[in-house]
Amino acid sequence: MTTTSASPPHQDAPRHILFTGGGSAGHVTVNTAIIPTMIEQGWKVSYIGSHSGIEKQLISRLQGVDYYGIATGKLRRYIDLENVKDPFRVVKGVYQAYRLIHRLKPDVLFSKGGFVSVPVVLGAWLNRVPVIIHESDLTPGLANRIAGPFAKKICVTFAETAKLIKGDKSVHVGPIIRSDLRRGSAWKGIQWCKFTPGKPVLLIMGGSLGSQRINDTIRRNVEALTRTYQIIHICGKGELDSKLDSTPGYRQYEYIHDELANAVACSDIVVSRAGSNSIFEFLALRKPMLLIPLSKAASRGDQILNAESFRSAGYCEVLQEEELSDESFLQALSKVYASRETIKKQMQQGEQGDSTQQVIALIDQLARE
Ligand SMILES: CC(=O)N[C@H]1[C@@H](OP(=O)(O)OP(=O)(O)OC[C@H]2O[C@@H](n3ccc(=O)[nH]c3=O)[C@H](O)[C@@H]2O)O[C@H](CO)[C@@H](O)[C@@H]1O
Repeated sequence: MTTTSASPPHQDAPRHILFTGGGSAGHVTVNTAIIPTMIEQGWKVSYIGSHSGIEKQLISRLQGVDYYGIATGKLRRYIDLENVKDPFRVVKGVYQAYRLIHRLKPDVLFSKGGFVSVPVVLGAWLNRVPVIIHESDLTPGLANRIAGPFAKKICVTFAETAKLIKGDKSVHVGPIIRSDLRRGSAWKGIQWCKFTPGKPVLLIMGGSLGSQRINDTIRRNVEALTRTYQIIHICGKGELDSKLDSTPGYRQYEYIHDELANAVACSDIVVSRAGSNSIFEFLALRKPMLLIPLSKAASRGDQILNAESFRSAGYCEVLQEEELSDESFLQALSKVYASRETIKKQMQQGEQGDSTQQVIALIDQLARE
């Protein structure tokens, strides 16, 4: 650590924060929400992620962040030859992170989780750099469960999560949402998609990586759906279907960067996986949702709990993947569309502020200790 509890931070050297998190965008966008404010406040910002993951791509879009790649292993839930090699990659990653952090000497580490974050948290702990973890799902992910004992504080999005964390480390901060998302223009979204003003817009987001199941359902029903809606379909990398390129009222994208704010702004309702960041963003922007959580067969079931919490608050309809058929999908979608005004009222009552400033205050406090 470059500062001690007894002395104020260096007057001349800027304070230095290190971020980590990656593997999917949900483990990066919280960091991208905080980083611009830290830079504005004069902090030096560094980031450790994998050599080629989505975190590298998303962080390289920001000005003023020094990015460092390390070896990473994936925490897979299925049998794969890579599982044999991965423990060695993790050990290598811990060593690389330790050496990097020793050299960089950050005042604090903010970790958003995902498999790349574990070696970085360990490297920080070994260098006695205070660690703050952020958990956006209702139940903590495996990476954050491993990293938890090495953290000073664990910020959580859902109030329910605080009860699942032992000791007094948890801080319920609520969602952290990129400020640009709140500045979207519906008109620009309609123009960008070359849509007809007045016809309802349906946004489909199968998580940041896209969802094969949701893509197939949409594409099988595209003719029926485009009779009622104009569709913005975020389908994931490598999942575009060129046969549908000229379908009127249907636009497909692998991933949307800066235009996402306008795309969400012009949408009337949303079909989505139940990744925590996406659903809190849709809540903040008051977009009624049909959620199709990732099933237990493919995950620890965190999205099912995220979705259930939103359903009980009246923010969405939920369709479990096991129940997903063309008929159940079209029915659930009509239900969301028909009840959109009621859902929006519920969302207004449950409005949660943005916790970026609260998290920055916590970072500031820990960096001074
Ligand atoms: C398969 C998997 O492991 N999914 C997990 C991953 O999901 P995933 O990475 O999909 O995470 P989220 O839905 O939480 O967040 C996605 C983020 O990407 C952004 N975005 C998405 C698409 C796009 O085109 N443009 C864009 O900017 C969204 O605005 C959002 O900020 O992390 C979530 C948060 O820990 C978990 O709940 C999910 O279970």
